[in-house]
Amino acid sequence: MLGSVVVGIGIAGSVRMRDLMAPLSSSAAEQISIRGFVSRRSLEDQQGVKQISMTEALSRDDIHVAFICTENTSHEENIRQFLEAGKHVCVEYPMTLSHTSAVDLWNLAQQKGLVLHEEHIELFTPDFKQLKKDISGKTLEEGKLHFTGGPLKANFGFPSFSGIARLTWLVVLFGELTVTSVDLVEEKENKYMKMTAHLLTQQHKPLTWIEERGPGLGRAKHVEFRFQDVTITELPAGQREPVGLFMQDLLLFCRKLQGEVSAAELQAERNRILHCLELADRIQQITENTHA
Ligand SMILES: NC(=O)C1=CN([C@@H]2O[C@H](COP(=O)(O)OP(=O)(O)OC[C@H]3O[C@@H](n4cnc5c(N)ncnc54)[C@H](O)[C@@H]3O)[C@@H](O)[C@H]2O)C=CC1
Ligand SMILES: C=CC1=C(C)/C(=C/c2[nH]c(/C=C3N=C(/C=C4\NC(=O)C(C)=C4C=C)C(C)=C\3CCC(=O)O)c(CCC(=O)O)c2C)NC1=O
Repeated sequence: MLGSVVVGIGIAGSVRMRDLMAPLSSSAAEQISIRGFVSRRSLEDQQGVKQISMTEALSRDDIHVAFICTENTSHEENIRQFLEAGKHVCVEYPMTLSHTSAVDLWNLAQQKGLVLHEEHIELFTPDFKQLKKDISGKTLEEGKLHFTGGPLKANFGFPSFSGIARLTWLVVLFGELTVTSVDLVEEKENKYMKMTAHLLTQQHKPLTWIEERGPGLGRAKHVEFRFQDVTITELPAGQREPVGLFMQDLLLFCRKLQGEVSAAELQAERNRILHCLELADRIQQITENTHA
């Protein structure tokens, strides 16, 4: 049995605790039990789980795994502390807010022989799974992915990082990308922002990625993918699944802990994650250069 701790008790942290308290039966998730949670606030027991200090979480021999569910600006420091202490880490996306820090952390994990896993629930959604099937074998001519949502709280980082889930969709669907230009509109007083990134596939086909957030904007994705023979303007509904998104991610993490994911798969996943973070970094740099 592996002992675990959840760090950061927001939406994601609470869902992690719920899933750890009730793992999918007869699944690999049953091998992890939760021994406590860490928060910078002083909290009552949560879902029957006790708060413990960071020092205790890092030093206890019966804690082998940390779930990092804090705001994005804290991920890097949290991951490093747990890896240094010899614990496996599952971190909610984005792993960090720069490509170089992610490379560093990954090297550290490898050196220590630990699993470093970045959650990507967007890849488990029924609409994504269906979309991937629907477009397989088709030749893209041009595409657009426009995400809208409410304003994020502070400390979620530049939109290309907080929105890494959308970039990950594009990379999984269309392969490695390059950035051609970026436009950012920001109205801080209105809590409004719109980032438009122009990307190119390796076949030089244009993709536009828009992240737009503001009060009153509902969480939604609008797509327009033009292929040689067909144009997709709506996400397919997909088949609802009995296992929740975070639970699916937990199962993947557990398979990694048990050494059931092949080296080739791990390498491909790591390449994808680092490529996305590199693109996010590039998008931020281009914006900072043009708006300086
Ligand atoms: N909510 C979701 O469905 C998903 C969230 N994520 C990721 O999970 C992470 C957390 O996101 P959410 O749980 O949605 O955000 P949240 O805002 O609900 O939670 C963030 C956590 O940080 C804590 N926190 C922030 N600043 C603090 C401070 N100064 N002192 C004490 N505590 C502080 C909050 O209390 C909470 O524990 C992010 O990395 C996000 O990208 C990833 C996929 C899905
Ligand atoms: C209750 C059901 C619920 C669902 C179905 C849900 C889905 C969901 N939330 C996500 C991210 C996220 N979701 C949130 C937050 C929220 N998400 C919300 O639905 C609400 C109400 C908030 C907060 C007020 C955040 C902060 C992320 C990570 C950042 C992001 O990708 O936007 C993602 C991955 C990103 C993507 O697909 O683009 C999914 C699939 N989240 C949920 O909480």
